[in-house]
Amino acid sequence: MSTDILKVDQLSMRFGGIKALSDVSFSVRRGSITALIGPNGAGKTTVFNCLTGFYKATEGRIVLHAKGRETDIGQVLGEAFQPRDFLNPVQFVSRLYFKMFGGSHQVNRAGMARTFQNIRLFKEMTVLENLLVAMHMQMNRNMMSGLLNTPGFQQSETNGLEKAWYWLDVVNLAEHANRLAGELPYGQQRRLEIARAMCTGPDLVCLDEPAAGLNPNETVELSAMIRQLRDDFGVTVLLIEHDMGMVMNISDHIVVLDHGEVIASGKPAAIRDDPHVIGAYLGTDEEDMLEAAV
Ligand SMILES: Nc1ncnc2c1ncn2[C@@H]1O[C@H](COP(=O)(O)OP(=O)(O)OP(=O)(O)O)[C@@H](O)[C@H]1O
Repeated sequence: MSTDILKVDQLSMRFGGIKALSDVSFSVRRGSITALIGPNGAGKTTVFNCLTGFYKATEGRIVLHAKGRETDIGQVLGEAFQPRDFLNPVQFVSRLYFKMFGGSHQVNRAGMARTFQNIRLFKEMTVLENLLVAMHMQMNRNMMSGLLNTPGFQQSETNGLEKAWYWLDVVNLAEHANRLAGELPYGQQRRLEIARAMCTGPDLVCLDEPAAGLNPNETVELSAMIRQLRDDFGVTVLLIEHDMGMVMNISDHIVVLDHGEVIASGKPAAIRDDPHVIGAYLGTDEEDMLEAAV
C-alpha cells in the first residue's frame, strides 16, 4: 500500500465563470495530521467537497488508497462514457454501475469520511440515533431478517450499538446519549460530528474547521482528540482550520491555498516563515492569527 493515503493531481473546479480551484496538487501521508489552510475564499472547502464527492471536479484526479485498495474518486462518482468503453465490456459495466449507483456514499465506503464547516447533525434525533444512522449501511438491512428478528439481525444491531457507545465514550458524550443533538452546546455538537464520521470506519477523516466557535479550553481538548485519532486509532486526519495556533501545534504537514492555487506545502516551521504564505495572509484578518502562531 502506498505511503500516501490520498493523492490529488491537478484538480480544477469552475462555477460558471469563477475558477475556484486551479491545478491543485498535493498528497496526504498515511498516519499524518495534514492541514489545509489559506485566507477566506482560497478554495479549501471546495477541495473538501471535491474529495468527498459533494462536487464533481471539473478536471484532475483524486486517488484514495484506503481499505486495502485504490479508489479513483472521479470514477465512483459516475463519469461520462468514453468511446473506448464500448470496446471494453468490463470498463463499460463498471462505468454504468457507478453512473447508476455512484455518489458520495461510495467515497465513504472507500474509506473517507468528513465533517462540515456548518454543523450538519440530525438535530431532531438523539445523540445515539445520529451515530446509528451513520452505520445504517454497515448493519443488516434485510427486511425479512428485520421482520423475523433473526439472530443475525439482533447481532448486527448489538454491534452497531456497541460501536456507537464506544465512540460516544471516546468523544466524551456518553452521558448525553439520549439528548436531542440540537440541544447540545456547540462544542459538543462538533465532537458528535466527529464521532458520527468515525462510526463509518474511515481510514481518512476530513474535518472542516473543527475548532470554529470553540473556546480555548475546548480547542485544547479537540487537539488532543485529533491526535488520539491518529495515534490510537491509526486514522489519517486532513483538516481545514483558521486557528493557526492549533494548526501549527498539531499538524505534521501543511498545504496552503490562495486564490484556488497551492502556494506552499511543508512542515509547520517552514510554512510559518514562508514569504508567500505571509504575503497571502497580509491584509486579511487572519494575518494576526498567523503572527500569533509565530
Ligand atoms: N457552490 C458554489 N457556487 C459558486 N461559487 C462557489 C461555490 N462554492 C464555492 N464557491 C466559490 O469558490 C471560491 C472558494 O470558496 P471556498 O468556500 O472553497 O473557500 P474557503 O477557502 O473554504 O473559504 P472560507 O475559509 O471562508 O470557508 C469562492 O470564491 C466561493 O465564492
